[in-house]
Amino acid sequence: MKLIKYPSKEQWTELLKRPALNTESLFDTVRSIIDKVKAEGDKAVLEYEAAFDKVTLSALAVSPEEIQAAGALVSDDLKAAISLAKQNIETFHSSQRFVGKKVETMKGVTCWQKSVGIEKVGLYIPGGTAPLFSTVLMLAVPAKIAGCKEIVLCTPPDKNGNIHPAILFAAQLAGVSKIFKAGGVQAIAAMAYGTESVPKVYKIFGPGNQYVTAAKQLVSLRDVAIDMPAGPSEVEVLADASANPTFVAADLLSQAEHGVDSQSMLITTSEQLQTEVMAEVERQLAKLPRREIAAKSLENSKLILVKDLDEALELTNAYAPEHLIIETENYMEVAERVTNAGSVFLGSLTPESAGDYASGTNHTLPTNGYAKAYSGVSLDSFIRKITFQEILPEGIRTIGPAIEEMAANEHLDAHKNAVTVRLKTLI
Ligand SMILES: NC(=O)c1ccc[n+]([C@@H]2O[C@H](COP(=O)([O-])OP(=O)(O)OC[C@H]3O[C@@H](n4cnc5c(N)ncnc54)[C@H](O)[C@@H]3O)[C@@H](O)[C@H]2O)c1
Ligand SMILES: N[C@H](CO)Cc1c[nH]c[nH+]1
Ligand SMILES: [Zn+2]
Repeated sequence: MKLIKYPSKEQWTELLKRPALNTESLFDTVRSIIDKVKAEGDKAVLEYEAAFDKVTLSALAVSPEEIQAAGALVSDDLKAAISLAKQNIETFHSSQRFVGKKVETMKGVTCWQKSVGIEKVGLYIPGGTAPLFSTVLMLAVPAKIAGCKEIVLCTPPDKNGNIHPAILFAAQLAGVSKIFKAGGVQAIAAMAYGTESVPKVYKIFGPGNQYVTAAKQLVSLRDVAIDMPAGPSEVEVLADASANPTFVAADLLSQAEHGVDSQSMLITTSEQLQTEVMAEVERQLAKLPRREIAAKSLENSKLILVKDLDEALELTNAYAPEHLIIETENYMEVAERVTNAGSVFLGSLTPESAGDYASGTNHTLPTNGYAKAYSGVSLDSFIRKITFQEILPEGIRTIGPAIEEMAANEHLDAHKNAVTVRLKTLI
């Protein structure tokens, strides 16, 4: 981790850079995989599974027997934890239901919106280095509440061709329709274009590594919608002298262990905290089973000392972190001034892990500064709002002349005529 003290504004851009990706060769690689899956379907997906996940599969679809067997392999304690998390995610996402109301914009002119679930959705569940069964809940629960009819799930299998039982258990609990053994770019391409086994969907959701994120971005250029670019995870802790260095270090490490390309940042007004967190990270890191991954990720991480909370907030809003933990005395006031972040965690007893798993908020969030423009996944991500309007005689009489005038001035006479022929019948 790099210790940085009182950086000047000129240094900010460099300081806030995400771990560098070689995007040129990344997009070339990803494009060639997508093209092959599009052309050859299942055959290509199976070949890429052999190449990248080192597994020889006889079929991509998970069988009902495999799903059945998974239930027995998940402990009762884990089932109870998953059920508790599901309940909270359901409660929070159900509260986001859209209630459309009819609005009379003028007498006789009524407009309204109706929320309709996206019929076919594809969920990507990462599985490269950790079986993220929590992500199944984060995506399938809102999909179900939204009324999506077909919920397809892809996730990479292990070297024996199996999917982690907790992923299968969570998928069944949350109401996923079909599950496939496919990871990475080949999974995204399969859901975008459809193969003999994998149905084509209308929108693809879910986080993943740089290959998955690049594949989602490429297929979204023409062929299918995506939730957002949700790539390598990041956290920023914004803390003052009141923060607990043990908690802060634990939060930074909880993000660092995700992957070597994750990033953890501390922005603090306290030099003492900066020093203590550095030491505490070293202490806790040594005990982590995934310390090699976390240590590599910490090479991308920075502990930044700034002069006051105003500067801390300005730097935070410039960074636009996926996750922001605020551990300051007056954290509610500080939170009010956050304008760019994916998900915010307030106070010393609110670790990011709570939102990662069980408090109810969604953990599929924009990374790489996209929090400046994108929201995280919510119920809205799974619906469309269709607008409706109804015009009665009084309405067309009132707005008709304005429409005719505007259409004529845009030189679009057919538009004007569509009103004129109606007005004539009302004379
Ligand atoms: N932003 C979010 O909301 C969020 C949430 C959870 C996880 N994440 C991130 O998801 C990521 C999960 O990554 P992961 O790797 O563990 O799992 P993953 O499932 O995203 O990726 C594994 C797949 O990558 C493909 N792959 C690996 N090397 C390749 C290569 N050289 N060329 C082409 N394809 C290749 C393989 O097909 C493999 O199946 C982490 O970076 C984590 O930070 C983000
Ligand atoms: N922090 C990840 C990205 O928001 C989500 C996750 C899943 N499991 C643990 N953490
Ligand atoms: Zn996490």
